Amino acid sequence: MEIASPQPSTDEGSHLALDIGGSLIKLVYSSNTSEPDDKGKQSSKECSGVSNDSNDYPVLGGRLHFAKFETSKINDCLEFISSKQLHRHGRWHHEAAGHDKDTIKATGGGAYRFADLFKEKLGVGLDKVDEMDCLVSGANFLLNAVHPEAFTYINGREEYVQIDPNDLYPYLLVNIGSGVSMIKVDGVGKFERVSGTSVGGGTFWGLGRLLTNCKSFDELLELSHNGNNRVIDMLVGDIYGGADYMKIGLTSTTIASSFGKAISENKELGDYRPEDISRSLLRMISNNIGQISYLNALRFGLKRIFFGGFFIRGHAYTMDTISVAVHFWSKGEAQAMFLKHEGFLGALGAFMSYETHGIDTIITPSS
Ligand SMILES: Nc1ncnc2c1ncn2[C@@H]1O[C@H](COP(=O)(O)OP(=O)(O)O)[C@@H](O)[C@H]1O
Ligand SMILES: CC(C)(COP(=O)(O)O)[C@@H](O)C(=O)NCCC(=O)O
Repeated sequence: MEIASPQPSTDEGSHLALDIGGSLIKLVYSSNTSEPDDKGKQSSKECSGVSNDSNDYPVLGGRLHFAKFETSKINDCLEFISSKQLHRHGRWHHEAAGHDKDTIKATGGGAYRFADLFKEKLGVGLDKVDEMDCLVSGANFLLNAVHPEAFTYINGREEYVQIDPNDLYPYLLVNIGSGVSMIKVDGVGKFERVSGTSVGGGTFWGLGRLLTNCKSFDELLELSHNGNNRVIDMLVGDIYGGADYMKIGLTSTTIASSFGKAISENKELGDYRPEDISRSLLRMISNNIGQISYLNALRFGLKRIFFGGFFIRGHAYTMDTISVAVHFWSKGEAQAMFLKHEGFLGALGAFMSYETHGIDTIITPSS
């Protein structure tokens, strides 16, 4: 399948949608060139300082591009949009409906927070689209139209899953952004946000930054590769003299208390390796999200849990921890799945909101 760009009734060839979150700004834009956007890739990197932040997809008659910037560097994002004139090509002509014609579809809290800035710097308004609506329509679109998109992560291996659109609903969508939203999805446009937690991606990056002095999110993730959480976490074996506590199903290596060892030792923060701190933190947050997600899946009898949001970052240890947590708590009944376009659900949903004809019109079998 190819992703066919929704065809807006605009007289220009491309358009832009934004998801401005607590941590990152995500952009999805189409162009009517068939060439990969190397220029865009480079300028996006230069502007945001975020590596690997742009890729693109062939669409019918052009390409769909993805890029992201840190929200704190919104001026770089504005510069990027301006340099590529995306705000001009992105205008959605609403004259017939009586709307302001110079608007860009935007979702996320930043669509409210930065509306005046966009008007001032680019002369465009932000046409606000609800964040939960966008997450769900983005996820539904990807799960229905794109293959390969969803995959499991088991024993260090990604395995792509072919989803039968007739057997997709209901499912639980867990979006791990700065905070976490858990949404029960029953169909196209049919959903309920059933839970959430403030312990999310912002918590990992925020606490991690304070505890390790890391300068970037990727550096913090990188550190976790070489860390050993057992140096800081209190394990069941630490409490039970090396033994399991099998009567309640806990092996000696199960974490009994995240960061628990830090209370019992006469050590200062500087005595711990940043690698171990990062690993412990990542494990604590991923485990917690995996557990709450499972409990919500159980609440509604949902077997499939799709995890999105840029916290995941395609990171092996994060996906492994979440998968193991879901497997452990559900006793193998529920399954964690991840999405290739993990962080772009909201932006894709906003992009699709230009289209009024629904999901079917943008799915085009590849020739
Ligand atoms: N380059 C980055 N800078 C900051 N956070 C990042 C970066 N890459 C991944 N993240 C993680 O992704 C989270 C934001 O995910 P995202 O889905 O974009 O949410 P939001 O919409 O709240 O910005 C951050 O809190 C952090 O954990
Ligand atoms: C408020 C939010 C929807 C904003 O989305 P985000 O920018 O984090 O992607 C999200 O942070 C969230 O769901 N927080 C959890 C709040 C709670 O349920 O306790």
